[in-house]
Amino acid sequence: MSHDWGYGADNGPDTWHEQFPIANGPRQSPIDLVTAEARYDPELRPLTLRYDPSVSLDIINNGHSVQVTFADDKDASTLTGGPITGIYRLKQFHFHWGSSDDKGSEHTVDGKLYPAELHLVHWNTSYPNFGEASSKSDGLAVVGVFLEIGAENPQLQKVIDVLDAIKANATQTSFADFDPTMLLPNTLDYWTYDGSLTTPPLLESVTWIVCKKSISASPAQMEKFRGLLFSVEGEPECHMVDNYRPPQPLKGREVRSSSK
Ligand SMILES: NS(=O)(=O)c1ccc(NC(=O)CN2C(=O)C=CC2=O)cc1
Ligand SMILES: [Zn+2]
Repeated sequence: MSHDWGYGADNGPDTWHEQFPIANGPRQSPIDLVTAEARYDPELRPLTLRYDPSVSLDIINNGHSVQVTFADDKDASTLTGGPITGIYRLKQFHFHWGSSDDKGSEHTVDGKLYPAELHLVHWNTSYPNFGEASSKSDGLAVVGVFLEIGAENPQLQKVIDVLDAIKANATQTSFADFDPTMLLPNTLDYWTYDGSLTTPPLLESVTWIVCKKSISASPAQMEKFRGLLFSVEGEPECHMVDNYRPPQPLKGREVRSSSK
């Protein structure tokens, strides 16, 4: 019975290649975003994120992160513009964070780690569904937003307020009428590059769009994320922290910037 991947000493990112050899592939994520080497591309369009709160469904502790899922049977919450062509539909968003404020993000900027990173996961509607899209080189687009320690974030608080109900792995609760637009920074300048899922199956199907501006989270709000558990109810408690993959080799890829 293969033990599930995770972020611990015996099942963490350095072991994932054993079951998922693509872990050492040519377009793995996350990466360190070296700002001086990003090429400003004037042909990059602004991001258009149109989210409909009525299609938010539930919030899940899936043992790796806390994830809000969306109904994606119609073009209700979509990503267009930016580096992508066509319409991508929002499937879910989730977070990665650290055991302390000095780490937690997956992407880094000139080597700087942020306390957390939000991922809004979209799939290309030129394919029939998320599962099909996730195996295509242009199948997914993930918008990444860094969280920085600062003022309490009232929109983030709406997520935090339900975390007590999903403390343990494999728990979920309904999460209706949430507008993820409220979790976006006020300007959407971004870096973009071709990458992968940052957790198994590590599929190389993601157009990454990482926002240059961050959103805030208070120290108390960060502590609430750290109260979540990797472990299931009845098991010894293992706090859900440091659920981030470190930066991977760039392997010749170009990072483009939407602004100078
Ligand atoms: N961290 S990331 O690169 O944004 C990243 C993003 C996504 C996934 N995986 C999935 O979405 C798996 N999944 C399905 O296949 C259907 C629903 C679902 O959650 C893994 C990692
Ligand atoms: Zn993620």
